[in-house]
Amino acid sequence: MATAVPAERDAVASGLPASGVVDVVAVGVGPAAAAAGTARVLATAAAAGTPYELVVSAGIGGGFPPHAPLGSLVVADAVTAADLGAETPDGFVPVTALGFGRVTHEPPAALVRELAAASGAATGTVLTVSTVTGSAGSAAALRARHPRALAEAMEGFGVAEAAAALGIPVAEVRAVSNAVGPRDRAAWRIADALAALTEAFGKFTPVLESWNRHD
Ligand SMILES: O=C(O)c1cccc(C(=O)CC[C@H]2O[C@@H](n3cnc4c(=O)[nH]cnc43)[C@H](O)[C@@H]2O)c1
Repeated sequence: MATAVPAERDAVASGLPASGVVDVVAVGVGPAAAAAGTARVLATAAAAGTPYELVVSAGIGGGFPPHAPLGSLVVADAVTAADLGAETPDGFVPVTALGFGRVTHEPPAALVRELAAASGAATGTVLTVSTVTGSAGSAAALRARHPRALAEAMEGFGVAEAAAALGIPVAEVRAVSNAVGPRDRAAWRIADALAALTEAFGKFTPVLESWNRHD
């Protein structure tokens, strides 16, 4: 499990069995820190001859109203970088349209189904941004470009890029702490979202422990 901050790490770990096979690491806030931190952990394990079979980017996130209400859970069936590209007179263009790299990673479909079935989570696109959306106009523009987007956060695509570099599948799980849109920190429900993460990972345990990438 890769979270951004220790509070998310502790919330996820609280839902998992103490003597389990799942490691939880806080890798940092934002796509670059998340990619670097995840790559360090994965490469160290691989060099030691104990490679990871799966990486899950987990934490709180913003939900797109009304699709992902506060306290709800989202499991990504697509992990998409939303602001990796160029601003043009015709609007935003992703790097893929410029002939570079990738902007989406797809978690294993069977794993997404099992995680959602175990927790009642909604499934859809989770966007990764470097700048937290702060207006209704920006939120609407994101949804127009990504109509299946249910949530946004800041680490998933970075974690996914690190996992892909090591040939390891990735998943992303977000508990909704706030609505994507105008900045309103008084409306945040971080404690509720952290509690939802703990509850979710208690339900995920049998799925994570039994999931075999070759299924
Ligand atoms: O200061 C603000 O208005 C503000 C608004 C939303 C998020 C932040 C953060 O600093 C969050 C960073 C942290 O939490 C995740 N997160 C939670 N909600 C969102 C969101 O709406 N958009 C993007 N990221 C979000 C994120 O993954 C980071 O780890 C500040």
